[in-house]
Amino acid sequence: MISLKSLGVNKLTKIKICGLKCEDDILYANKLKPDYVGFVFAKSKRQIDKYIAKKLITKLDKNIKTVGVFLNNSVDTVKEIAEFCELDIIQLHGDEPPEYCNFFDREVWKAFRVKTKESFKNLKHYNANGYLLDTYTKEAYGGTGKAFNWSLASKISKEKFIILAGGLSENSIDKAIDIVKPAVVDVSSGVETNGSKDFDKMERFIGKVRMII
Ligand SMILES: O=C(O)c1ccccc1NCC(=O)[C@H](O)[C@H](O)COP(=O)(O)O
Repeated sequence: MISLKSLGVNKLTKIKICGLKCEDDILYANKLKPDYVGFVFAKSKRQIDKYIAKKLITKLDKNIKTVGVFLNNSVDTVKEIAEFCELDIIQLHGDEPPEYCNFFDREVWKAFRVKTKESFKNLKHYNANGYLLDTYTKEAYGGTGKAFNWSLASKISKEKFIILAGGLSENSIDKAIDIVKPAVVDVSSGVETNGSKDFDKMERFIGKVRMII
């Protein structure tokens, strides 16, 4: 089997930087070119309103795909914001039931919060384009900066398009990719300083993912 390391440059693992909120964040993304950026429409310290998101998206490099993060919203609200902002992907990060995924006219990623191997036993019922695995905590649905036991996800990533999230950073990303081999890695807290996106951390994170040798 070919290992990522033997390829020299890792073009296989895509990168999502989540929680962009301001023009600086867009400048950083345009310079560093992650594959995806996320806008959090859920209640969070990273929450953005649709008018600001739309304005930022007009300034974003068109090769970077936009992901809207939603949490237990009505289908109509999600549809309305997705259309208004022309989002590429809808990320459902709450307790949405399986049938919820079928209502949208664009790509859907469904999040599962991982605590034990039972945490994604319902995944097979969801007809989604991608399955985002994030860390379970009592306090919040996402963006916590906490990692889960990655070995729980190593089997499922052979079968499904997996987006690995939760507590990733430049320090842990090699190990996370090695264990899970996800299609996409997703980071928010790990590329922030004092609650704002940090260009240097983003650059080092993206550099590490792309240059795994
Ligand atoms: O980022 C948030 O604040 C957030 C709040 C509520 C629901 C989801 C949220 N983020 C979703 C993401 O896709 C984050 O990138 C993911 O949870 C990883 O975050 P982190 O552990 O901080 O890297």
